[in-house]
Amino acid sequence: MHHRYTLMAQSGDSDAPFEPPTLAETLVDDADQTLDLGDAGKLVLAEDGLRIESPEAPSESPFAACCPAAFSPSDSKSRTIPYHLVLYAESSPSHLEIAFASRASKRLIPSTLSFPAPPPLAPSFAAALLTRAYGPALPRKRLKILVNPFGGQGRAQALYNAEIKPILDAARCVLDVETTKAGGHAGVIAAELDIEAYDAVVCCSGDGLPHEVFNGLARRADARRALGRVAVSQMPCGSGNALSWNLNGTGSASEAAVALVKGVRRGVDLASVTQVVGGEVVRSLSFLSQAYGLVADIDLGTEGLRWMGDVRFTLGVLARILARTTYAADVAVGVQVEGKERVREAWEAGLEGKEEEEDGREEEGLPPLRFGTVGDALPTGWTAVSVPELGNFYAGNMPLMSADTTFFHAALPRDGCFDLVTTPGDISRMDALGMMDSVGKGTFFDDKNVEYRKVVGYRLTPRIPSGYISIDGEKFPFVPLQVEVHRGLGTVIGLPGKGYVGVGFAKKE
Ligand SMILES: Nc1ncnc2c1ncn2[C@@H]1O[C@H](COP(=O)(O)OP(=O)(O)OP(=O)(O)O)[C@@H](O)[C@H]1O
Repeated sequence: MHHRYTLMAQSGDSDAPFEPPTLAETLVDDADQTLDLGDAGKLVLAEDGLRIESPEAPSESPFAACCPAAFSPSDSKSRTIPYHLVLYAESSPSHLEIAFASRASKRLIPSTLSFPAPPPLAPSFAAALLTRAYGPALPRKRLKILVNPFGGQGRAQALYNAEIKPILDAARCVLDVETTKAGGHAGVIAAELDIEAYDAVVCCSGDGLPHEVFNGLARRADARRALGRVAVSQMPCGSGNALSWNLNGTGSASEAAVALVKGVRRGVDLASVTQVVGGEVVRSLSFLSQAYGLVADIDLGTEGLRWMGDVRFTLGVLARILARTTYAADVAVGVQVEGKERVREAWEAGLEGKEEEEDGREEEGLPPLRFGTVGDALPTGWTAVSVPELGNFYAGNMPLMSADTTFFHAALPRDGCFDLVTTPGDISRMDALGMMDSVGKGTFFDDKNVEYRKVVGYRLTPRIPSGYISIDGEKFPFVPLQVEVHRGLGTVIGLPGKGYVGVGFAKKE
C-alpha cells in the first residue's frame, strides 16, 4: 500500500491515486486561505479551524444535512470545524471530500462533506487543510490493531467496531486487525511483527496488552530498534486504561481514536524489572508502574471481590486504613531528585527544556543493566534501609493511574526517571483518609505524609510472609525486585506536547 503514503512522504509519489501539490508548496502561514465554491458558499482555513460560510440559512444549506451537531453556533451561516477534528481531505476532478469527526451524544462519529465538481484550486486547498489539521502528526498511519475480546468485560470488540474503526477509516489509516486468542498472544504478535510495515501497535484493551506488547518487542533480537521503531498506543477498552488517559487525555474510545489519528510519536522511559524466579534471573519491562503495599494489595488482593465493581477498591482501602496495615520491606533507592520543591522544579524544567536523547540504538538487544540485577551486590550509593511501617510503595512513569487518580504529578515521558511515592502505614486514620481523598482531588503530591522522589532505580525486598507485587497492574512473583530506568527506550503515540496530557500539579490555593 505504498501509494497511501504520498502525504506522509511530502514528496508527491508518482504512483499516488491523486496528486495534491506537496504540503510544502501549499503551506499557508498567515493569511486565511479561501476556496470559493460558488453557490455552495466558501471554505476558509481560519485560525481556529475550517470555516464554512454558507449563503443559506443552516437548515437549507448542503452542510446541514450531514452533521449539524458539528457546527456552532446553530443559527449562524458560518460554521467552524476545529482542525483537531478534521480527519482527512481529498480532491479529485469529480469531488472535494472532507472527513471530520462530529459529536453525537457522548461520542465522536465520522462525517463527510462532499462538493461535486470542485474548482481547480481544490487540491491545493485540501493539501493545505491537511497540513493544518495534522501539524507534526503523520497522516494515514499504518496500524497493527490488537483487540482483546475479553477486555473491559468483553466490550472491546464492540467498542472497536462502533467507535474506533469508523474514525480510523475516515482518516484513511491502513488497518491490520487481529483478535488476541489467549493471554500472552499480544506479546507473541509483537515479538514476530514486521516492524517496517507498521507505524504503531494499537491495543484495544486495558493496560495488560500494552504491557505484553512492550515485553514482546523486548524479547526480539533487535529489541532496541523495535522499541524505537514501533509506537505503542492504547484505545481505552479495558478496566484500567492509564496509557490512554495519559497520552490521549481520554477514556472515551472514539476520542482516543481521534487522538491516535492526530498523535505524534515520542520516546518514553521504560524500566527493567529483575527478579530471581526458580533460581534464574528474569528480566521484564515495565511501562507504567510498580507497586508494593497498599495499592498492590488493593489491586490484586481484592480480585475475589470483582463482582462488587469499583466499590471493591474503596472498601479495600478503607479496611486497610482502619486496620492501619503496614507492609514491611527493605528499600534501597537510586535517587535523582529529592524534596518536593526540587521535584516540582525538575518537572517544570523538563517541560521547558530540551529533550535529552536516549543512548544510540546501534546495539541490537535490550540495553545492558548498568546497576546489575537483583541477584548482584547493591549498586554503589544505594543504601538499603529497613522500613517496618511502610504503607505504600508505588513507582510510576505517568501521572494518572486511571481516570481522576493522579499519583505521579511530576512524571515526565523521558526524563530517565520513574517517580516514586512512599507513604507510611502507621499514620492516624484521619490522616490516611485525608491522603486517600487527596488522590481524587489532585492534591496527593502536597500531602504531608507523601514522600516523593524521582529515581533511576531501586531494590525492594518484602519483609512480610506473603503479599502482592504489581507491575503495570499485573501480578508478579512475591520475591525481591530490582528496577532500573532506561531513558526513552520505548515509543508511544500521544497528543502533541512535551509532558503528558492535562495533568501536572493542583493549583496552589
Ligand atoms: N483471547 C484471550 N483470552 C484470554 N485472555 C486474554 C485474551 N486476549 C488477551 N487476554 C489477556 O487479558 C488480560 C487483560 O487484558 P487487558 O489489556 O484488556 O486489560 P485489563 O483492563 O487489565 O483487563 P479487563 O478489562 O479484562 O479487566 C491480559 O493479561 C491478556 O493477556
